[in-house]
Amino acid sequence: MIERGLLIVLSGPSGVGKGTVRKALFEQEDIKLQYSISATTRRPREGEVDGVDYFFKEREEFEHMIENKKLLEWAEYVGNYYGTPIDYVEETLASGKDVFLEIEVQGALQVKEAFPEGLFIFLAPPSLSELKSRIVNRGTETEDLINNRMRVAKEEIELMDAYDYVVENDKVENACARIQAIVTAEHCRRDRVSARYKRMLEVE
Ligand SMILES: Nc1ncnc2c1ncn2[C@@H]1O[C@H](COP(=O)(O)OP(=O)(O)OP(=O)(O)O)[C@@H](O)[C@H]1O
Ligand SMILES: Nc1nc2c(ncn2[C@@H]2O[C@H](COP(=O)(O)O)[C@@H](O)[C@H]2O)c(=O)[nH]1
Repeated sequence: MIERGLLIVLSGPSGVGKGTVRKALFEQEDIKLQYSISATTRRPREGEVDGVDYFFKEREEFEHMIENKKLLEWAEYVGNYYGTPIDYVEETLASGKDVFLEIEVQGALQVKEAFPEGLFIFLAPPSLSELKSRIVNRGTETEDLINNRMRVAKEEIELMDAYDYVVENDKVENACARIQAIVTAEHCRRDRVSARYKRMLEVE
């Protein structure tokens, strides 16, 4: 019997560096995680590719996905829908591979309801002023959107205790190392090695 993979949720306020840390993490050879590409009604930013960064949808299409229960979770965030296609997550976990979600806090809390056995990591900024500088310097949002994202960020930070771990993203390489250590420890804690030995003994 194939053991199910681990569902890992990385969440945290906009601009904290989730995408940057995730990309750095996935570049490491010894990390074997499958990234779940989200659906969104947000317009693509310069350089973003449909099916790579997001599945870009019209609002009607997204609402159709909600009605047809095609999403594991979804949220309306600063005027746009974002959601996790459920089939990819279910199929990948069933095949024994770990799935990595990078989502905002309302969605993460929905996933926690559906998958309490998941691993929930909150990425925190060194300070609110550093968070704002990161969003401003990224140069992708208007001033209004930056203010809205900062307002939501404060609400999100208040919910960090709902997570299994809080990781500070001071430097990208530090945050990656911390997340890698957490995932490795979680695999050990879930006794995968001992389960393998138990199966070997059953065959003996
Ligand atoms: N540790 C860090 N130190 C300094 N800058 C960082 C760090 N991590 C990320 N950044 C920068 O902060 C900006 C925001 O990062 P990123 O887009 O990865 O955030 P995010 O949390 O994925 O945002 P969103 O939720 O809006 O998609 C980027 O310009 C990125 O280069
Ligand atoms: N609840 C969900 N949130 C998601 C998902 N995919 C991305 N996100 C989060 O939305 C905000 C804004 O993203 P941006 O790309 O417009 O900057 C950010 O916090 C993302 O992590 C999802 O499937 N579900």
